[in-house]
Amino acid sequence: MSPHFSFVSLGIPARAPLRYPALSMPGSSLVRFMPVSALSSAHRYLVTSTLPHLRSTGDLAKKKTYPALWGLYRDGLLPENTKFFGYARSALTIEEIKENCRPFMNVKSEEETNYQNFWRNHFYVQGTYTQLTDFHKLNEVLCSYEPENGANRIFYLALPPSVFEVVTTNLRKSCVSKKGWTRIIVEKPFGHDDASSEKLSLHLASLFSEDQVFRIDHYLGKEMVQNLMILRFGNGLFSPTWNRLFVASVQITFKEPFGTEGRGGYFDKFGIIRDVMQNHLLQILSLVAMEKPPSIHPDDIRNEKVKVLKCIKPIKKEDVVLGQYVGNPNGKTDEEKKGYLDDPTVPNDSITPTYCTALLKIDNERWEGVPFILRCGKALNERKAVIRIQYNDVPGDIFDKQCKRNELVIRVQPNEAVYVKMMTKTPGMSFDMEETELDLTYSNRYKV
Ligand SMILES: NC(=O)C1=CN([C@@H]2O[C@H](COP(=O)(O)OP(=O)(O)OC[C@H]3O[C@@H](n4cnc5c(N)ncnc54)[C@H](OP(=O)(O)O)[C@@H]3O)[C@@H](O)[C@H]2O)C=CC1
Ligand SMILES: O=C1O[C@H](COP(=O)(O)O)[C@@H](O)[C@H](O)[C@H]1O
Repeated sequence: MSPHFSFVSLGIPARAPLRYPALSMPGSSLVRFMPVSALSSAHRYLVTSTLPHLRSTGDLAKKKTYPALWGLYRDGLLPENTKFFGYARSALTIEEIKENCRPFMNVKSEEETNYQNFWRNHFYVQGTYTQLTDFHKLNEVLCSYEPENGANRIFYLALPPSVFEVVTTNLRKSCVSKKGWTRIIVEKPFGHDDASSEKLSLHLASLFSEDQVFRIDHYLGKEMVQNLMILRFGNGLFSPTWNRLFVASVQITFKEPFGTEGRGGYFDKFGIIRDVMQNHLLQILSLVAMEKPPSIHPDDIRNEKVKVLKCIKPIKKEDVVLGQYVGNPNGKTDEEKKGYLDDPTVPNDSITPTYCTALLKIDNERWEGVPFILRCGKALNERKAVIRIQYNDVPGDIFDKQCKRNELVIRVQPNEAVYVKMMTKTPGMSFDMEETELDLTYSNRYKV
């Protein structure tokens, strides 16, 4: 197999970020979730190869993909000779892409030389997503940088789902590696309902074998989400209480302090439920609620997730709150004053939700009766992703109702932490009590 790699990113960072650090306005209407079957595909991680990145101009590309590639390069985790190609419709230079990515790259001053070296391996090709001839052109460019014995190629679709099918068809026809292997990375959402998810899966299966296709949910790569397995199954302390006899409720919250930032073209067709809840929050929920898998093999974990998802009852309309953020008239900046409908990429009459709270019930022996509350929203007051396991009141109270419920809190971001809220005696001569924390804040305990 060729040791050379091309990473093609389709989609590129082009816009300056706007900020909407203000309001959400809960309303209420019917909500439909993607059926569980749409979630049953295995999620696997990709580590590397020729990285053509389809859509090198977008939000994902600048905020996540390029920073992740830089991290891999910096830490020596990419094969030598890896080359990176961006592909999108916009007329861009590598210098512009570099500038657009810079705020998200997290480069330390001592890494500057290495960082400049990283960008020397980048190239950009402009083309449409629909014309096969443009993909032939991309293939020619890739071939011109690859050695005679070929290279492996990874195509990363940082693109709106509306073009996944045409792009993968064109890639299959003109861009597969002749002498190495080819892989395709597909971003969520994988369809917008069961039928479209199935259609996308069948389409991908008609072009590539399953082991060539990588479906990404980037929340599964977050430190504290990965830590859920260890916390639950590596500690005798938590396991015996991880059930309806001890747990009063589970809350999983995602908050973002900015709005769509010009991503309305994508976001408005999907909304917050399909953008964040159906994938990231449900992945977290399944790791919190599933039974212990027989091993840590990805297939075993996937099987347990599917089992618990199948036990979730259909969500009732009255158990959902939806909202769309509006501008804050008292906002300090222009951005704070803008609402969702003020984004020029959003239709003026859009009723797409940017906020959702939903109450889920898991109908199995472990969780019957325990509410799982999922909350997510854009343009809220802060950036935060948190899992909160709230315990029942202490039975047989002898402290005159002073005890607050224990909580195990797993803060996914920012400032990763695991802490237990608990009651303790106030130090000193009195017999007063107060709530305090057993605190494992990662930045205090580890060099992260
Ligand atoms: N943003 C994020 O943080 C995350 C996003 N994702 C997923 O990544 C994918 C891409 O998201 P994101 O980067 O935010 O999206 P963007 O809206 O930023 O779009 C990405 C790029 O696609 C091209 N594009 C935009 N609209 C269209 C259109 N209607 N038809 C064809 N091309 C279009 C544009 O490039 P050009 O015009 O130059 O061709 C644009 O820069 C989505 O599936 C999303 O769910 C996943 C995790 C996180
Ligand atoms: O998938 C998505 O996630 C991001 C939030 O990711 P995070 O790692 O920064 O928490 C969200 O902004 C975007 O709308 C969505 O598509």
